[in-house]
Amino acid sequence: MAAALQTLGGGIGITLHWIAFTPTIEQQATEEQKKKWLKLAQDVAIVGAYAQTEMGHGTFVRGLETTATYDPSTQEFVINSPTLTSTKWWPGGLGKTANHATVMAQLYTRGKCYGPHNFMVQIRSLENHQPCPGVTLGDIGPKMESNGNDNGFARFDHVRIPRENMLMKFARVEADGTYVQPPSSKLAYSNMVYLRGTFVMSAAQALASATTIAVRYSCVRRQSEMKPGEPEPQILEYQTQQYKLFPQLAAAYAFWFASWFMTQQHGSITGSMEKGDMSGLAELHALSAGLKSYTTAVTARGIDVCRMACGGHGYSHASGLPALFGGAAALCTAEGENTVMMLQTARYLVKCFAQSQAGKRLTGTVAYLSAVQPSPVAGNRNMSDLGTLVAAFQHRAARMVRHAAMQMQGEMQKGKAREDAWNSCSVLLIKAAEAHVHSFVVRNFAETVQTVEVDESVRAVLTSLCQLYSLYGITEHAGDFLKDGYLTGRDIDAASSHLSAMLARVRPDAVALVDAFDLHDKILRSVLGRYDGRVYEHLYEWAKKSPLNKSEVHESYYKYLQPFLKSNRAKL
Ligand SMILES: CCCCCCCCCCCCCCCCC/C=C/C(=O)SCCNC(=O)CCNC(=O)[C@H](O)C(C)(C)COP(=O)(O)OP(=O)(O)OC[C@H]1O[C@@H](n2cnc3c(N)ncnc32)[C@H](O)[C@@H]1OP(=O)(O)O
Ligand SMILES: Cc1cc2nc3c(=O)[nH]c(=O)nc-3n(C[C@H](O)[C@H](O)[C@H](O)COP(=O)(O)OP(=O)(O)OC[C@H]3O[C@@H](n4cnc5c(N)ncnc54)[C@H](O)[C@@H]3O)c2cc1C
Repeated sequence: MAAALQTLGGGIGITLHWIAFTPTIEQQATEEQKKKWLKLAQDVAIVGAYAQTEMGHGTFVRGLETTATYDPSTQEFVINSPTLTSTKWWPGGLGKTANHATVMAQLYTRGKCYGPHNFMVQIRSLENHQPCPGVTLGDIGPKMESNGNDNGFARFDHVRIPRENMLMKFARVEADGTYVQPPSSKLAYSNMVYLRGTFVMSAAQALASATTIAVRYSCVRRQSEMKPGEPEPQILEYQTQQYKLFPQLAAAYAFWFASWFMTQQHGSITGSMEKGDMSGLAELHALSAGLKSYTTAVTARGIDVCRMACGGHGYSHASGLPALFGGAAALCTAEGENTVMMLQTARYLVKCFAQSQAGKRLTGTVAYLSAVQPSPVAGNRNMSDLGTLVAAFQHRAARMVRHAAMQMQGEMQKGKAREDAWNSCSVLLIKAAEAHVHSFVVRNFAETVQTVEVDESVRAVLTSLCQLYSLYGITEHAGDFLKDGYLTGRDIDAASSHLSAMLARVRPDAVALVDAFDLHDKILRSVLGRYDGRVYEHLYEWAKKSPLNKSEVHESYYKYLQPFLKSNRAKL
């Protein structure tokens, strides 16, 4: 995805062609339809956008207003934007780049609505790139970041497309207008599940980029006096700098390993689904939604911690950190806004908890929910043992899921409708879902460092990083672990002191750990994070290239400052 994210230059962007449009054809088109469009997309003989979100709806897909009404007399679908709020709004590449789009629209046939389905619509001429008849296109204007991408808008005025342009791998409409049900109505959402899964790797890469920049710069930057009269130390020698950066570095590794698991799970579950076994879809949706939400949120915060750890130069675009933050911030909203996605995971957890209460043995990422004992067994735990740390996170998550679910049951017993009970417990539900995903990331990190085929010296470093990540999580959320006495105050103190020891242990390997991400300077695009460490010379060169330095006295002096100064001097 990193390569795909490199836009081809200002004003156009084919990121979404690669990460959303083409995968939608791969996942939702019939074999016949793939023969017609997939190679064209793969060879970039056509450029596409994934047009789902509208001005009035992004999260609530079932509320989308664009319509696709089947006309059996001509065997065509009529694509229409009935209201202003139905205008497609945000899709990457839609404004100026794409000449095709997969359009998510409410399917109507024989007077009945069958919900959102994907349709292939040509939106610009292949001859002169002008919008097709009935199609109005444009860019939505400047954004927080990624302004090289033309996120656009589109309106459709009764645009006719052949019946065969409905992506019909799952659901179908026959020539006479008969609708054929898909195995699951959620299969139309399958590309979103796929893309959320890829966001976990994007988050890992973004956090890896930010920690590479900040760790390298923290070895170049010398500042202040640790001891009077001694030379200024590298700022990475300050424990506070290590406390800022090393948990983010550990999280980058944790998320990188979590994305490996996500990719493997997606492949295996979608493989089973190809054979008609839909049993894994709910788990895949819950895991991808939760991991996407959790990793992108931690990454966006973590990048800003890295930026602040680099002082003033971190605030300069020369560092590359503001752009990284802007991109990572987008990942928190795009492909399913984080709160809504974490609530989807919470919905799955509540369902699994109820099944476990009814005696069902749970499997997969929720298996621990039925295995964890409700009664805490306090005692002096070995807070440097990975098994102990994993068990603590699983106990915390199980307790919080149980608490949220029981709260909801209590609200319903008081007579509240399920939906009202859900809403009044949704903050608890979000926290429980976050604890669940956090416990998955810790467990997966621990299992990966224990099994990955590496030299034992590397395993030792990765184990320290996993301990650091876990201990940081426990100390940052100490209340959750203390609440039922599962951990004691002494355990938390032990975790804090062990965390300090881990900071010191990781320090000698910090540069090697970021170099291991192998992010070329051309990808990092950061003067502070240069592999050769020659920050200051290149910072000066970078600044001299600023457009403001094209002339010694800027034209604004003559237009504004000079007359202003003159008039002020005249009053003296
Ligand atoms: C090396 C250097 C690299 C540096 C990296 C730099 C990083 C920075 C990158 C910068 C680039 C930034 C931009 C990147 C590109 C952005 C691309 C974005 C594209 C988009 O945004 S596309 C549009 C995305 N939109 C969404 O995701 C919409 C979200 N909403 C929904 O998915 C649904 O509306 C919903 C899930 C919230 C609700 O759906 P619905 O109402 O239908 O369902 P219910 O909540 O009622 O649940 C009913 C049951 O259905 C199940 N369900 C729901 N969804 C799914 C699913 N997808 N799969 C399976 N099952 C699903 C629920 O679980 C329910 O089941 P139950 O059994 O009844 O409980
Ligand atoms: C950089 C970028 C690129 C994008 N690219 C594309 C693209 O290529 N194609 C495309 O189709 N779309 C794209 N999008 C749009 C994106 O998918 C939507 O912005 C996203 O789905 C959120 O929907 P929304 O904007 O309507 O926000 P809303 O859903 O209106 O969210 C606003 C607030 O309401 C809250 N909220 C909403 N529903 C609930 C609920 N049920 N419970 C609790 N709180 C709720 C949310 O948590 C959020 O805080 C892109 C967006 C961005 C920022």
